[in-house]
Amino acid sequence: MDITTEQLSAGMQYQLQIYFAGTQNVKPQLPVSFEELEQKASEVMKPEAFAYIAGSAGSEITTYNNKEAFNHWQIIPRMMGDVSQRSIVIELFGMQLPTPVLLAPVGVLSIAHPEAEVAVARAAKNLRVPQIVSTVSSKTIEEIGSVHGDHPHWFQLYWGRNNDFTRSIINRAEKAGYTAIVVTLDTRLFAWRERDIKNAYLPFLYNEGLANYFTDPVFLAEVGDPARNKMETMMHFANCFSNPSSTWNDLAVIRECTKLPVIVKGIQHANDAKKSIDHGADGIIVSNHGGRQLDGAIGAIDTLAGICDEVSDKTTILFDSGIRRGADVFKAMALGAKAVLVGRPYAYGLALAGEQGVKEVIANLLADVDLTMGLAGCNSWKDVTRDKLHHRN
Ligand SMILES: Cc1cc2nc3c(=O)[nH]c(=O)nc-3n(C[C@H](O)[C@H](O)[C@H](O)COP(=O)(O)O)c2cc1C
Ligand SMILES: CCCCC(=O)C(=O)O
Repeated sequence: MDITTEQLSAGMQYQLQIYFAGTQNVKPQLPVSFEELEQKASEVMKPEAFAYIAGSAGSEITTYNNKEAFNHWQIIPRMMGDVSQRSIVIELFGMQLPTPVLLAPVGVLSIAHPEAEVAVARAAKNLRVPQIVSTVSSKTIEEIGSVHGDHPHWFQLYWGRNNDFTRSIINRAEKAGYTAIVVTLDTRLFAWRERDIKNAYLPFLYNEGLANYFTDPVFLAEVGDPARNKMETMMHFANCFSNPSSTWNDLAVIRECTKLPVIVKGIQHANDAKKSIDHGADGIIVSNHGGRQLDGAIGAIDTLAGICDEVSDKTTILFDSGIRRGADVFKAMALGAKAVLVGRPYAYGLALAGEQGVKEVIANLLADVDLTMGLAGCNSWKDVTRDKLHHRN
């Protein structure tokens, strides 16, 4: 009997296409492993741009902890269930999505590729994966939004002291079709990042990541011509970008400006998860910003179980920081996440091969997710439960 492609799982079909191409001497364009991908990106990118993306806070132990903590959780596979009809579909805020992966907000992407977030948007739309667009994107929220059209795309807000700017930018995101607002809480201060300090490199000072500010009526009304006085422009940017004096009650400002779901990013403690809910957030992203903010912090996945235990019946929980492979996605979902975000891997794909590079990196991850689910003996995320994991003390 011939095996039809319908009988093969998505992950296996994808993998077989790669092996068949190998018989014609066609090899995948990009390295498959994250470690080699990162190495290859370091060879083609400007050193200071690569350092900005790869780098983390201080000694970079938090990024190490993120990776290491995944090994605290080990998958216990089950045999001989029928896993031929698997599905990695999820439901998120009333939306059906074909996969549990979203593209994390990564700012200043023009330092990786001239097409920046627009190339990412094309890849995301093609793969039907939502993109979360940063306030400090290199292309405007309108340009990126117009690539997506009806395809889901969310806006990530850097929330500063200037409430008029906050209202203006949320309003622009709504008009450009974004369907959720992610408010990042862990970047109210900009971390001590040793690689960038050594290189004396901050992309914003080269106007990277300022597209949304330089096209915003509130920002422009205050600054006038941004080229006129660079120092003054940067002070206004800092004012709009962050506010270290804000407290939970201030979340009301954002809650009042939009009817879209508000999701707070950067939660690491169950009590903060509860506070987010009490102050009107519709969801949380358990994240330590990929280790880029607080040096010496706990590996992000190690905080997920406790947070899910406390609030998973009250809110929607997403996870990021260190997701590199299918097994990482499986573990986060088994611990209680409803979806995961991926950051650096797609930024490297972009740096190496633009839109095609992002597509390849994410398609590889999704095939790996599908195969991991099947190999663990699961058919859907309903089967991916905590008892499929062993915690190695
Ligand atoms: C170069 C770079 C820029 C980032 N910019 C933003 C940003 O603008 N807003 C934000 O909320 N998070 C930002 N992040 C953090 C990501 O959204 C995400 O939390 C992190 O990258 C996840 O970890 P991972 O890179 O290990 O996948 C950035 C991360 C990187 C690597
Ligand atoms: C000032 C930080 C903006 C981009 C960002 O979030 C990051 O580099 O991690």
